Amino acid sequence: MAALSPLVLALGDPAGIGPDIALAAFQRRHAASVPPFIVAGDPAALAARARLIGLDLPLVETSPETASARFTDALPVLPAGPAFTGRAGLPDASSAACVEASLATALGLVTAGRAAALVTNPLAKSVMYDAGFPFPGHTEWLAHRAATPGRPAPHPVMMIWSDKLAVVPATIHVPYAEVPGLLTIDLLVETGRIVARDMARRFGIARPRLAFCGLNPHAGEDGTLGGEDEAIVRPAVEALKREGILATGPLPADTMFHPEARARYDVAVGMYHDQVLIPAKTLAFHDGVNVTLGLPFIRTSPDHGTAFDIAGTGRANPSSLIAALKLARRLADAERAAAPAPAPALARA
Ligand SMILES: NC(=O)C1=CN([C@@H]2O[C@H](COP(=O)(O)OP(=O)(O)OC[C@H]3O[C@@H](n4cnc5c(N)ncnc54)[C@H](O)[C@@H]3O)[C@@H](O)[C@H]2O)C=CC1
Ligand SMILES: NCC(=O)COP(=O)(O)O
Repeated sequence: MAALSPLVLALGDPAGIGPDIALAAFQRRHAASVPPFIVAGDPAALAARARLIGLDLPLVETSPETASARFTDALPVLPAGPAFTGRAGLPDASSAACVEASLATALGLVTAGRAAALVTNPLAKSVMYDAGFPFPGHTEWLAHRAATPGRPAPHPVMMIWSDKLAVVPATIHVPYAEVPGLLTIDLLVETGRIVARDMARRFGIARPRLAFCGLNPHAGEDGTLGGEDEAIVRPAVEALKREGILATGPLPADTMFHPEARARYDVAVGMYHDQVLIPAKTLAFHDGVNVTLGLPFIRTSPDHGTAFDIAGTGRANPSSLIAALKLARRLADAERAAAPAPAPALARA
């Protein structure tokens, strides 16, 4: 039987904690049942970080085809990109080329069917922007790369998922002042459709319950504390309901995250990044996973950032990465199980 395709892990910013958590996740592979993965990145950077944090772990340069078999005894690495010349904990413009090359290599493996799903370690957005990276983050870069010629790029939807809470920000990496102008009925309806579809087909929740946050305090208090909730959020929720999607809202966001409220929905859709990422990261910082919905492949990531303050100290907790690897494996296996079986070969006459 052919070996299971591994997951591919893009190393992320090599000056951040990406190398630390990749190594630590591999170190815990048996104890934490971590699924096999291959790292796309600079093998020398990984080896140097292992020495720095005092981890004596074997690395092996190999291909995805042999990675799953090698994973028991060595961390598989696929060399990608230029050598990292910076230092742990010091954001450095030269990291951007390493990040981009690692991402491109990792994505190439997934789209070629050589890896089962993409997991990305964090990049530092300011480092990438300074180097001219023209996308707000992975989410938008992946949607751009997933576009097929002549067709619009897929609409990517960020979800931060844990078994305590799943949230989706309808607007993502944009200045807060721009949020009201970006919120439209179409944006919310499209976001709701993608969430409902991917929760059903990838997470196995046939009819997910979506709870939409209001934008304003008290969801606008019947229009007296801001007009967007009645003019945009409510019509979007009504439109989704007409399509058979279990949507509610606009709900006052401040009372949506206590335990009884969370029991009433599967996904909270927020109007802006911090409205829903704050409760998600507060409840589950170390086991939260960032999942991109709406793409033709599976992508997960730890929910935290590059943590330059602790890179190379050995203090980085790999739990969120481990959760991201496990969720990617679960989603990839579900997709494989749902795929139609290949037609039986026709017997020759
Ligand atoms: N998926 C991605 O690529 C993401 C990238 N970022 C980027 O990360 C950079 C730093 O962002 P911050 O807001 O400082 O958030 P951060 O998550 O990197 O750090 C926030 C605090 O949490 C701690 N922390 C983070 N991860 C940890 C871990 N695994 N174990 C132990 N402690 C941990 C850090 O030491 C720091 O004190 C920014 O440039 C941002 O753009 C942030 C979030 C996600
Ligand atoms: N705050 C979440 C985050 O920054 C992750 O963004 P992305 O790089 O996954 O698009």
